[in-house]
Amino acid sequence: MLTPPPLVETRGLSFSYGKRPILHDVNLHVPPASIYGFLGPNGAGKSTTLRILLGLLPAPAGSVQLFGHDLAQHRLPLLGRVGALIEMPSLYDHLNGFENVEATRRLRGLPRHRTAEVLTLVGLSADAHRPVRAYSLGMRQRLGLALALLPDPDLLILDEPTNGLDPQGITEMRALLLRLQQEHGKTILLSSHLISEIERMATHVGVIQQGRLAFQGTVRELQRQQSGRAQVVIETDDAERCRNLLPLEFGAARVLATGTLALPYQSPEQMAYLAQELVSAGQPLYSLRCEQPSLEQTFLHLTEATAL
Ligand SMILES: Nc1ncnc2c1ncn2[C@@H]1O[C@H](COP(=O)(O)OP(=O)(O)OP(=O)(O)O)[C@@H](O)[C@H]1O
Repeated sequence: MLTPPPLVETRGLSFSYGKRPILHDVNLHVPPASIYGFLGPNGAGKSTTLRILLGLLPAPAGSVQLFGHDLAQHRLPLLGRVGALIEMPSLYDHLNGFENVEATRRLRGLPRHRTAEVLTLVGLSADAHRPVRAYSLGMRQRLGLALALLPDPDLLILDEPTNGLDPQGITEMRALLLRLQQEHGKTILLSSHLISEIERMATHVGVIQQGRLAFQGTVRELQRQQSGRAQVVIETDDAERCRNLLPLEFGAARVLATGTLALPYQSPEQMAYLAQELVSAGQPLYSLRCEQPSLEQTFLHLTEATAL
């Protein structure tokens, strides 16, 4: 089966602010109809990359393609198919939600029916006639998204859309983005510095660290990448003592707490052997389990490893 061409593709993307290099040879591939989580710690270069994709920064080295066409050559028609939420949306606080959307709709010369449509899409119809100054941060973000959705874009580029939202706001935003992808066929590229905020909706992930892409692939591939880092966790009374009883070929065992010991997982036979050794040495064994690293740990490992 042919793989569909990426909706966003950068090749050898490098960028400097003045003399300070920020991005180094970034090759992004955002597949159509994906939710692509662009992850990285603060200062890694996420916003800079997203700004370049929106043509908001001076031309970088390398190429940027949107929808299979070069951004530098076809800027206006390509950006016409993109909706963006890059900073806090600029809203008129004294107007209500409907009036805010209506103002942008008129300015952009879009059909009248779009205003009600986008308000419904982001779940703000019932609050459309309340002044925006009374909106929660989550509602403001959704109103910002409504503005971005006005021209019915194929691609949404969102910089930290869940940043600062409370758990309810995050849940609502996540549900909305999933709906936009699954029911309306939008491709969504969104950045975050927390994998926990995007892991339940992203289909693909790019991890950037110090301006370099440290990983890119599906969420499953990210999970698989770290399966070699599983560890055996032993709950006992005296972890220090147990550590001294274990043969060294099992790798360096680490004392995590007075009664908790961890060492690299090797095989089921290793687990059986460990149990036997400790019990026959008279140590109580309250639990013995194999733990896969969480996505959070995987993400931290990736960003730490490339920071060296
Ligand atoms: N206008 C600018 N002039 C000079 N340096 C900048 C400018 N904007 C950002 N930088 C620097 O570029 C680097 C990357 O910043 P960027 O905002 O892209 O990171 P980020 O991953 O989005 O992080 P954050 O989540 O903190 O915004 C940082 O070191 C930042 O200080």
